[in-house]
Amino acid sequence: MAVASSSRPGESSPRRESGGEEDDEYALPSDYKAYVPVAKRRAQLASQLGSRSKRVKMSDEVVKEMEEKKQEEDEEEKAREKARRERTLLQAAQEVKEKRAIEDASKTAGQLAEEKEMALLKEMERAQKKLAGAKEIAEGTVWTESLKTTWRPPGFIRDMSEEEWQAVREKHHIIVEGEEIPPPITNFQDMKIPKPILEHLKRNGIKRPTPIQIQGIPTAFTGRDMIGIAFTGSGKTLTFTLPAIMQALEMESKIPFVRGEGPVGLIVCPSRELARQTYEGLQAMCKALKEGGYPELRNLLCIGGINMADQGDVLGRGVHIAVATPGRLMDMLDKGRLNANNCKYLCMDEADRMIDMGFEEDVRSIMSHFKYQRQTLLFSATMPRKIQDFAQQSLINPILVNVGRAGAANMDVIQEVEYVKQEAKMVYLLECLQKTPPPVIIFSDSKNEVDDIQEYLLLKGVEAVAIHGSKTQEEREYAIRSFKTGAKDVMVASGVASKGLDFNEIQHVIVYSMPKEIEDYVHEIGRTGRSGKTGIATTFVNMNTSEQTLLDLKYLLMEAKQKIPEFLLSIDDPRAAHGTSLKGCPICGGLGHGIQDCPKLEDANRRAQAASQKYAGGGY
Ligand SMILES: Nc1ncnc2c1ncn2[C@@H]1O[C@H](COP(=O)(O)OP(=O)(O)OP(=O)(O)O)[C@@H](O)[C@H]1O
Repeated sequence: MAVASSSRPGESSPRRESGGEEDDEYALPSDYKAYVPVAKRRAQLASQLGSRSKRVKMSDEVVKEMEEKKQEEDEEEKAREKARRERTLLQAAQEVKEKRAIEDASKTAGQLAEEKEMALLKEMERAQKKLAGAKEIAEGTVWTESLKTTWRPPGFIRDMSEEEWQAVREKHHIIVEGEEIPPPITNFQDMKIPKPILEHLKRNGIKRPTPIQIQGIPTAFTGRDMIGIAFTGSGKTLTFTLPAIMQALEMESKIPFVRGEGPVGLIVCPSRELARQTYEGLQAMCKALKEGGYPELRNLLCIGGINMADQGDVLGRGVHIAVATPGRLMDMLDKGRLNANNCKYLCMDEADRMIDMGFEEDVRSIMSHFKYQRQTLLFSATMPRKIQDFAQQSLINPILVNVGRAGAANMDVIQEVEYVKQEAKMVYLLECLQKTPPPVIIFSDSKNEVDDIQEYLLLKGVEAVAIHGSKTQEEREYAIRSFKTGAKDVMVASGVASKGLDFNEIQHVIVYSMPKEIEDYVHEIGRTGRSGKTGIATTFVNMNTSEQTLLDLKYLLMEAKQKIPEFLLSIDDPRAAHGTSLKGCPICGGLGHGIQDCPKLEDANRRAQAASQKYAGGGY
């Protein structure tokens, strides 16, 4: 009798003998295959396939079967994992959605609208590239330190505490942003301005600095990048021309400039007239310096429509400061007639207008001519948040000096808004002219209307000149000259042609057609009420004026504490009902609308898109 095997199924018995199997009740079937767990099978297969020397011959069929099985198992596991992940994501998304719904339910429609606006603004900012030269962008040059100058505030001001400085700022309604802000200085003598310039300023009635000058001049003198925002007629020009003179004087005193050298300072303006006016102011100060025994500083006016050969003498002996419009400047730089190799100081007057007018690319192209680090300054009366943010990215550790809200009207202008039917405007204009003695400026945005008004006034015996973009350079210069000297009583102008112009004591500005953009209105009425004097602005509105523009106007009048006519009072702001906070539109600064309704939105988007395409296409 066979001995019962103590071994378990699957274990081979060394004592089993052949032939006795059929009697053994524990005997395994002949086709029995021992169970091998998958992991072990896989390991076996791997070792069989992996080591050639030890490879056991297996039929191709078995290998294939096992591989397929493994693949199947892997795929199943992957599918399970994917489903698990999807479930988790779905759950998380659902939770966020529910949470947001709860939050949104507690938000006002105004808050939701604001959030939407911020998202829109962020989108636009992403498309906008910083204002820097193509070379700097391409080479990734990043300047981190501000430019150093030798100028220091007087010791007694340096010794004052930060709280004392802040008290001075508060007294003059100066708001500053930035790091290590130089102290405000409340008189020109303490700013260490050369005596001949001080005397020249005094002769012109400029005895004490205005708020923008109190903080802006020391900031610029120390070499810091700066954004200067202050209302129209508040003396921004001096704030950026004086530092250019100081830089030039310092350089000239070290090594006198010779042919082909310079400029050390570059001031870019959006219009020829404004450039000429700034140049003339500079010339007068440099003349005073020279007469006072200081070295001669040579300035160059670089604008379209004039013959540069007339300034051959300046070009031939080296230029200290150039005042330019973007187009002519670019041309001169490209042709090598002027270079920015030694240029340390770049200022853009009416910087936001320049960007609005499509000069942004020109400015970048000008910047690419700079060889070394520069000090950059941007000025305007209306610098909307969007441009401030964009500018801040482009400057080095900049200081923002702000007097009043950007885009606010000058408080020295009495604003009168009148409802005048379109067909009655011309006749009423004559009556309106009687409000004050001359000089008076009349603004219209249409060139044809400018011509029509001038013709009508001439017919009625009023001495009027006209200026707009389609006039020749001679006509423009003649108009400005004869108006400035008092030979003509009235100037009819398109807004663009007269931005930033400083005419003597304009009594009355008539806004014949209300511009679509409130910023333009602020600049237009700002031709009066300059350097602390009071002026009047009369604005005609009617059915042709959009409700949104009227709303912007209403808020501007409210802010400037002006009388608001009944028909403006009756216009309701749909946003107020939603509880939207009435901050200025970040694109144009208007108080009566948000980004989505901004008249400049389309333009701003188009420009941002064009810029990003140019970048993407390697245009830089
Ligand atoms: N400290 C001062 N005291 C008195 N008058 C001044 C002072 N500074 C500048 N002015 C005069 O004030 C007038 C306006 O100055 P400026 O043209 O610089 O204004 P602005 O701020 O640039 O205005 P806008 O924004 O319209 O261009 C000029 O005639 C200028 O000579």
